[in-house]
Amino acid sequence: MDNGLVRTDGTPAGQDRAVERGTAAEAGGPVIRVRGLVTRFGPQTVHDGLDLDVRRGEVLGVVGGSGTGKSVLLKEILGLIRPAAGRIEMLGRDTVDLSERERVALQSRTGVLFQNGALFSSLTVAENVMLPLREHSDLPDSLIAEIARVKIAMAGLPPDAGAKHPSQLSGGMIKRAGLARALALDPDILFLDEPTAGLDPIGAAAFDQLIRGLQRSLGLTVFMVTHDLDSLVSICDRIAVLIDKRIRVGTLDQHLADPHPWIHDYFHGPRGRAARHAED
Ligand SMILES: Nc1ncnc2c1ncn2[C@@H]1O[C@H](COP(=O)(O)OP(=O)(O)OP(=O)(O)O)[C@@H](O)[C@H]1O
Repeated sequence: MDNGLVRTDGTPAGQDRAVERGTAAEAGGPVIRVRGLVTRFGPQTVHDGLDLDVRRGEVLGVVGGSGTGKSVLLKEILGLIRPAAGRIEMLGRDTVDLSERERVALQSRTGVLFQNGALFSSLTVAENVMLPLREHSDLPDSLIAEIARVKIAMAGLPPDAGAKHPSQLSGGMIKRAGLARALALDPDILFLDEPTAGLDPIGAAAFDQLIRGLQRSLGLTVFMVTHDLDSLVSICDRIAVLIDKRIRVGTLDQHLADPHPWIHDYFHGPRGRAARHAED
């Protein structure tokens, strides 16, 4: 991560990394840039001319009705699904037309927490966290094990969780183990798909604060698909609403003033009101 040092020419040392690893656009522009995205499955059009910029260092919440294409958008940005048309750039690279080698390189700069944690059930938590380090680095095993221990602690798990299998963990601990794995490679961008789904309200609030704390201390950009209004209100800098096959992005206040019927009902409905008042 950026060590915060300032070089003799006055530029922050972290800028070296951005220029080394990407283009000039990467240094200052959005970390994710989507333009004219069209997604089709057979006769169904899911996205139709969708544009989105994700800014460096923000927590962006992505919401929308069921089936509006939030998870598909996440997978398209990661290069796992190919759109019918449009451009997607992540960290200055076009993710639609990457070679396999480039895709693996870009993958190493992103961490993903899928809805169910997506851990390998036959491996321990520590082995799950070590997996991406083994795939993407040639560090010695002793160092990989040490890094895994640090990531497990960063995700708020006790040290003995590393030796456990996913089946021995609660739902909240599985999320944290998935988060530890997503952080394994010191990603620039963290993708979260419904991170608080299935957690009780106290567990969900604790997970939200963990994400916010990590995002601030590590300088992460967070792209979070969620249905959780509490998460939107408490940790998101901006909210992207998938509506009418496109995206409207803005702050909570901007969405509160949006007269679109779905957006109005979503943010002004009883759950939206309760989440806002809980934050006051
Ligand atoms: N591989 C696929 N093949 C065919 N249709 C798909 C595929 N993946 C997604 N879809 C369809 O695309 C639409 C968007 O799916 P997606 O999972 O992105 O929705 P979502 O907004 O994440 O919904 P939810 O909030 O219910 O999880 C849905 O109608 C879904 O059935």
